[in-house]
Amino acid sequence: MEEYYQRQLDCLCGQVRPLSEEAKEASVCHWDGIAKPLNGLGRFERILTQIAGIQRTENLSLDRKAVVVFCADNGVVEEGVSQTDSSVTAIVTENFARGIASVNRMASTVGAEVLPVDIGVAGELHEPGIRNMKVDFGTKNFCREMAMTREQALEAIHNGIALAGELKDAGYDILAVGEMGIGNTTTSSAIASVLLDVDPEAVTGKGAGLSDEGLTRKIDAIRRGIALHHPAADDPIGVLASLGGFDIAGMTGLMLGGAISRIPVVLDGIISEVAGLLAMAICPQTVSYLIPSHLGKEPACAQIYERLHLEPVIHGNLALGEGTGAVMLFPLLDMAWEVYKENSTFEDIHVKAYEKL
Ligand SMILES: O=C(O)c1ccc[n+]([C@@H]2O[C@H](COP(=O)([O-])O)[C@@H](O)[C@H]2O)c1
Ligand SMILES: Cc1cc2nc[nH]c2cc1C
Repeated sequence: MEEYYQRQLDCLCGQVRPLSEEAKEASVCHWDGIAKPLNGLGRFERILTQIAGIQRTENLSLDRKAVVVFCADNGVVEEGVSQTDSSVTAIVTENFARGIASVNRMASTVGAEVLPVDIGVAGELHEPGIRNMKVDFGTKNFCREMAMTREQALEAIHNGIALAGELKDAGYDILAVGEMGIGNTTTSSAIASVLLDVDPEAVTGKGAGLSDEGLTRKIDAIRRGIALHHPAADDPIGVLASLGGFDIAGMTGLMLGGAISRIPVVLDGIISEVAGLLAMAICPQTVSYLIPSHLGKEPACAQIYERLHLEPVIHGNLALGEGTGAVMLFPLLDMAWEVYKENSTFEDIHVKAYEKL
């Protein structure tokens, strides 16, 4: 099965095409004709042009939005790397389906749907409205053994790819990616350390809240995990299987699926950024389908954005996860889109257009 999954992945990645240069050029011309200073909306103009390139039309749409929240547990929590225990993952996952978690509150203000996905929560979930893509009941503790098998890593990636395709077919225009999983800042920092080739201390923070001693324990657990598995940075599936979480794998798949199905995917905090690094290692062209949102509080965030050559537009020191930072970008994009669609042009107001000097 592992070989089959890998072949399928290679084949799907071969389908990823560059963005439409024609649609991007038309979008830039459209921006330049709008009655305002040239590039007046700065990076927001460039993001909308990127979306035009992804959707392959100057007449881009941001009408239907969803945030896909991948939920999973992490065996490494037994090492005392988080202030809470794994039971919280299931509780918050069910709260997404009930519409009462932070991301639900934020998404409701912009009409974005919240789609919780159980890709590896340790317990059985009963609340209707949670998409069941469970690969296993949590990962293993990476300080003792591989977090998951390579086959499981690939299965979780394929689940994310399939979901992106399904959502594109269902008519969504843009996706945000989020996660919930106690311990996932440990798995993310471990993967970041390997893929960025930096010491764990440089990419590890306090996550959802840890004491200084807790942080030392977390860095030590990451060092032990890396020393046990020696994952190679040029083997992204091996890195994911050794140290990862099912949430990271699902997010990686959603990003690859976004590139395959041509739907933009907005990044959130450290966990999604690590998934972005993995997606880039699997299929480099995926990055052009990713939209940066905010620069998070975890120390890995800035380093990963640099590696991805992406620049976040919100600097809010966020550390919440669930896709909240990605959803925060939506109203800003809506405002820029309103100007793009509706504003008068220089021609309409009989004013000579600005020239690019
Ligand atoms: O998105 C981030 O950058 C982020 C930073 C810190 C914490 N989190 C959230 O907090 C949880 C992980 O924190 P921890 O300390 O258990 O690793 C997980 O559910 C994430 O959604 C998320
Ligand atoms: C309540 C709670 C909500 C969360 N959302 C993301 N991580 C979280 C961690 C906790 C503890």
